[in-house]
Amino acid sequence: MSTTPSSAPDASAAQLIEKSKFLAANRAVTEHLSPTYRHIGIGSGSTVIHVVDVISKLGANITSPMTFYPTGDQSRDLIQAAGFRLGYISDLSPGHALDVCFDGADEVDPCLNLIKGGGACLLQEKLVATAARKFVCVADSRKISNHLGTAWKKGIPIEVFPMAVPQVLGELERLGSLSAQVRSGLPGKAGACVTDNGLRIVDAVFKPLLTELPEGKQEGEEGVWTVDGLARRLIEIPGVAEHGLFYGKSGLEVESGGAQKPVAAYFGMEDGSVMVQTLEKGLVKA
Ligand SMILES: O=C(CO)[C@H](O)[C@H](O)COP(=O)(O)O
Repeated sequence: MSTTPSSAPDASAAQLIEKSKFLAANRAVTEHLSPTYRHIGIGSGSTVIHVVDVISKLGANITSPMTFYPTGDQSRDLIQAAGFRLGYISDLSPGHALDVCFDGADEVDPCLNLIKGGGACLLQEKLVATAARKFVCVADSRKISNHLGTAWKKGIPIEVFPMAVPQVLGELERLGSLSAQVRSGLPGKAGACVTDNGLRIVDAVFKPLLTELPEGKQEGEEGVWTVDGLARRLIEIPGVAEHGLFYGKSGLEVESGGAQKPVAAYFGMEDGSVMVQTLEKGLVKA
């Protein structure tokens, strides 16, 4: 049986999504990359490919004085392929902040809490985002969500030391995770997904995460958590290196860096428009 009739709409839907990622990247870079900046964080995933592309089109006059800091092997390769100067956050002196970091997300809620780590790069992504004075998120419309866990249903990615995996799985179950599994490697690769840091990823599904606890409820009661409550609890589990909840203060509240939440999230929409979400204005047309 021919696959043409069913695959053709899929192909054009995929093209629309790619175009929307490009439009969001273009807007985010235009609004947040000053030519005076010198230290730029580059995140991971398919949307960031467009970010690098847009920056590259600014030309060497603008980009050659800049140094670009990756969040893993994929973005290191992107930076090198674009001919940009590569830096590592491990080489930054203490207290030295990046000017801006651009990265994607798997899901974004109205408070700009994020789920990240769909591409297994969450530990370095959190390090680079929090090393930046300004973290800017770039995504497509599928990532917009009222509650984390409703659009991205694969679970919260958690980076775990290999020897701790059974204990972590047990603890996640005790915290009310509906399912927690070690992520498999790429199709064709036997065994688990191994991160750029040599660790494993556990994807833990929880009930949709709230931004505020209902009155009289305790964190974790009947498996119901707020983003902040669960994020704090997950990092306390021995053997967890980092988790993919980006939460807490936003870049606007922490001017010198250290914020996990972006100052703005740009979403490419399928109709060709771009929406931008900020804490001050909510989700509005860019
Ligand atoms: O967190 C990430 C990788 O760990 C990515 O930023 C996230 O998965 C979004 O990827 P994409 O832009 O391909 O949708």
